[in-house]
Amino acid sequence: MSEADLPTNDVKIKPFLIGVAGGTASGKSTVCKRIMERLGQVDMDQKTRQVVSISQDSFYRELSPSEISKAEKGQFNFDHPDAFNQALMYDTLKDILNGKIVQIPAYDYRNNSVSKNEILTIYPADVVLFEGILVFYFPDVRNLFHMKLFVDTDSDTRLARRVPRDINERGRDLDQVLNQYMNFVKPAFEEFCSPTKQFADVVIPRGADNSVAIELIVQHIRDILDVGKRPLNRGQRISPPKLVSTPDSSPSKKIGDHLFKRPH
Ligand SMILES: Nc1ncnc2c1ncn2[C@@H]1O[C@H](COP(=O)(O)OP(=O)(O)O)[C@@H](O)[C@H]1O
Ligand SMILES: Nc1ccn([C@@H]2O[C@H](COP(=O)(O)O)[C@@H](O)[C@H]2O)c(=O)n1
Repeated sequence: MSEADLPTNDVKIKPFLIGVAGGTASGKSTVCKRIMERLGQVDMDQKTRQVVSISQDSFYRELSPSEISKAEKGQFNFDHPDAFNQALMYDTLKDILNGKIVQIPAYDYRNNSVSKNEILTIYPADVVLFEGILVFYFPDVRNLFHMKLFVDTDSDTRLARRVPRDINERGRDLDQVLNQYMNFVKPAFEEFCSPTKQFADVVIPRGADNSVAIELIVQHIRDILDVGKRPLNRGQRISPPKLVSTPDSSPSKKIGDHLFKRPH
């Protein structure tokens, strides 16, 4: 696509904004990737959707010199809500919802800071996924989402994935990963992340392995985008999905136990 084909700031595209929360290494990015792949494909109605995914990690706040030296020793708490620039996160999501083009830095885990060189330009899209450990923690951010997903993967699996990932991709050594996990990641998950599961519309057990849940979610998003056979880009407010219990289901909101019902 050439620059000329891209929407300008004058075109008001109101994306369908989806929050994807879950513990570290639960599979949030992988679930987003699967949703993007499925929604981005030509479907039976010959439609493709523009879908982008943004990481909450791009909104870690700048650290002071003393915090930087703590971070280098694995002694800074990146799992606490105070580690994020909440105002920037909110303003950026508002801009996205208002159809603006925004620029978001990639996060550099090796330097514990946002990247100065790798800046992602996010153009208005039909669907925007925003994933991170605490995307449902801040009420003003949480209230912006049209749909909220929580990726629920057991903590042993998450730790087993996090250790090799942090060593191979984030420049950490084993001691640092385990100390950080025990001192900060695990307690903060229990205090700040896990309780936000209650805000999810859909809980996805086993993350990206749960292809049934992902397919149901993708089909539901397609249904919402197609309501009234109008493109989403006309600024119309879309109702969040409703989940309706089957007669014999438990009160849990896990997707396998419930049927989707389209908003009236
Ligand atoms: N279903 C899965 N099976 C095996 N490995 C997975 C699965 N989902 C994610 N991973 C791996 O686990 C690590 C963390 O996954 P990721 O999707 O980045 O999690 P998060 O975004 O929640 O941190 C990555 O190395 C990824 O390749
Ligand atoms: N400089 C940093 C910043 C963040 N982390 C850890 O990343 C985790 C969140 O990313 P996920 O992909 O795992 O969701 C979070 O648990 C932080 O501990 C870090 O180690 N260093």
